Amino acid sequence: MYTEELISAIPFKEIIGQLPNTIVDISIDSRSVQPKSLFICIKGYTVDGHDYAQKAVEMGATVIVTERQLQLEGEIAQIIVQDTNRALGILAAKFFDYPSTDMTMIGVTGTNGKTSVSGIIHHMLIGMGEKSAVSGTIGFNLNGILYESANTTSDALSTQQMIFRAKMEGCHAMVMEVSSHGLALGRLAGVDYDIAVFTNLTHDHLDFHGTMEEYGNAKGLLFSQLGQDFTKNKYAVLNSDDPWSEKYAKMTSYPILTYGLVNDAVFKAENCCYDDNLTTFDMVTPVGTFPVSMQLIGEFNVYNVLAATAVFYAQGYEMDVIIEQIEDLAPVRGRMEKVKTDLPLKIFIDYAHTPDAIEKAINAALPYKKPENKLIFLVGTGGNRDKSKRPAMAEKASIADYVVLTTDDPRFEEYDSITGDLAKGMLHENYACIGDRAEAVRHAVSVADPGDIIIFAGKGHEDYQIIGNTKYPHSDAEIAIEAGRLKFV
Ligand SMILES: CC(=O)N[C@H]1[C@@H](OP(=O)(O)OP(=O)(O)OC[C@H]2O[C@@H](n3ccc(=O)[nH]c3=O)[C@H](O)[C@@H]2O)O[C@H](CO)[C@@H](O)[C@@H]1O[C@H](C)C(=O)N[C@@H](C)C(=O)N[C@H](CCC(=O)O)C(=O)O
Ligand SMILES: Nc1ncnc2c1ncn2[C@@H]1O[C@H](COP(=O)(O)OP(=O)(O)OP(=O)(O)O)[C@@H](O)[C@H]1O
Repeated sequence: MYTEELISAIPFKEIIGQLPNTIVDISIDSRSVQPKSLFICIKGYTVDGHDYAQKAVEMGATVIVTERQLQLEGEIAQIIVQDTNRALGILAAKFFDYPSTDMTMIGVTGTNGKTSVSGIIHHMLIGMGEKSAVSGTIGFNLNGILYESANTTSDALSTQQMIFRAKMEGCHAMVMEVSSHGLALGRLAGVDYDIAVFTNLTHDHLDFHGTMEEYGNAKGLLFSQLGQDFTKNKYAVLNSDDPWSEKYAKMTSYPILTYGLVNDAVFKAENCCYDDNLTTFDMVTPVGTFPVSMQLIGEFNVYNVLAATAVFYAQGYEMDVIIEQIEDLAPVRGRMEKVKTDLPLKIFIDYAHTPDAIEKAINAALPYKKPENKLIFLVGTGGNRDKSKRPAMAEKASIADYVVLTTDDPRFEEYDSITGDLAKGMLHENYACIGDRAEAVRHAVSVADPGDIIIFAGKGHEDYQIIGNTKYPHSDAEIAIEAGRLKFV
């Protein structure tokens, strides 16, 4: 790309040195700079990208975008800007020629349900014969190939790269999980969303946002970032049972589609029945009431498919086509996913790691628990992350008959510090604190009797446990099945 054309997109204070005619790439990581590229220095939480500018030059960068003049050796042009992070979003969108404007962009935000709702929409699109891409906690899924990503919402450059790749592959739509960190840190700058979806807002990430108010406001940016271009049919899809929806409705001028189970909503579920592998309900919509029978289990999944329904309705799909897809949906990986086993137990793997998700996961299992059986709930929490949610997590876990408190990526924190914080919230005495997660899983199985239900929460789709800086292989399901075979066979 012509360098002058690219940088015409940003205001800059000064250019030092001779700009090359063209650049072939842009980068924010000195370790992966291509020759003849433009390197943007980003101030991070751990290091400052300005300190890696020289390394980027050595790797072949020919232009550096920086907040101050740097003493660099070699032939290099420097563009001085006020805020490199802001410049990054604009340059990345321009470099990839604003790819989000050529696809239907769907952003899903909320404390819980982002992965579930995004995955549901993505799979429904594919079921309808559309090409779709999805990015989020599980990675970037393009044409069935999953690419790992470090974050739920990736940095602004990777985000534009992903959208560009989806566009080049001919995707009709891209669904993105939008985290509050991503919004607050400007990782979504330049993404032109068509539909913004809100699931719910409950306690999480206060180590980063400080207060619920700040956390909620960060999520609201998705709705204000829908913009003001009324030549486009854009929508906000809001959960009418969550009080934050009223605030988000005020943050956009586009039409609102609401969904829910309790308050008035455009899409509402009534007469819900829950089993361990089937959920049925009546979906009340603007064009009639439709019976739905689906494999996704739990009330939270009724919310999730209602949100997805609103997204498809907004795009003009017929209700019978939408419902056919919902009825075909396979359970979302690691979200109240029933483990296939011949053990006399019902075992679920779930990703709940917030107080609200824990309550929802347990409530999803209660309707089919027989009075003579126990519901055993294992829950861990991450080390060196939001500690304030720990007691509230255990408080919700107390709904279960027996609780195993453990760790979920302890990182550099002592096991006892994590389980001790959790234990402060327990409302009954039927629990054990076992920091080693594999041991904790075995313990949960050891206290189970035939007919009991066990939910292993927190790891979901993840197949590792992070201790220190190292990822160790870990599978709750495999350990549980092995322990179950020893106990019951
Ligand atoms: C606090 C936070 O958000 N950190 C993110 C941030 O890392 P950082 O600030 O430490 O970056 P850094 O390592 O200091 O690097 C600064 C700059 O120097 C550059 N650098 C660095 C080293 C080098 O040798 N050369 C070089 O050029 C880096 O490429 C970068 O441009 O930038 C990184 C690259 O974009 C992110 O991967 C990283 O997310 C970390 C892994 C993280 O844990 N983030 C969490 C808090 C997060 O964002 N979570 C949300 C929500 C998840 C949820 O909903 O549950 C998410 O969206 O993932
Ligand atoms: N709509 C919902 N409301 C409340 N809880 C939900 C909802 N959907 C899923 N959950 C619960 O939250 C857990 C996490 O779900 P999911 O991964 O979809 O959320 P997420 O927002 O992507 O979370 P994260 O950002 O941490 O990855 C699930 O395992 C389930 O227990």
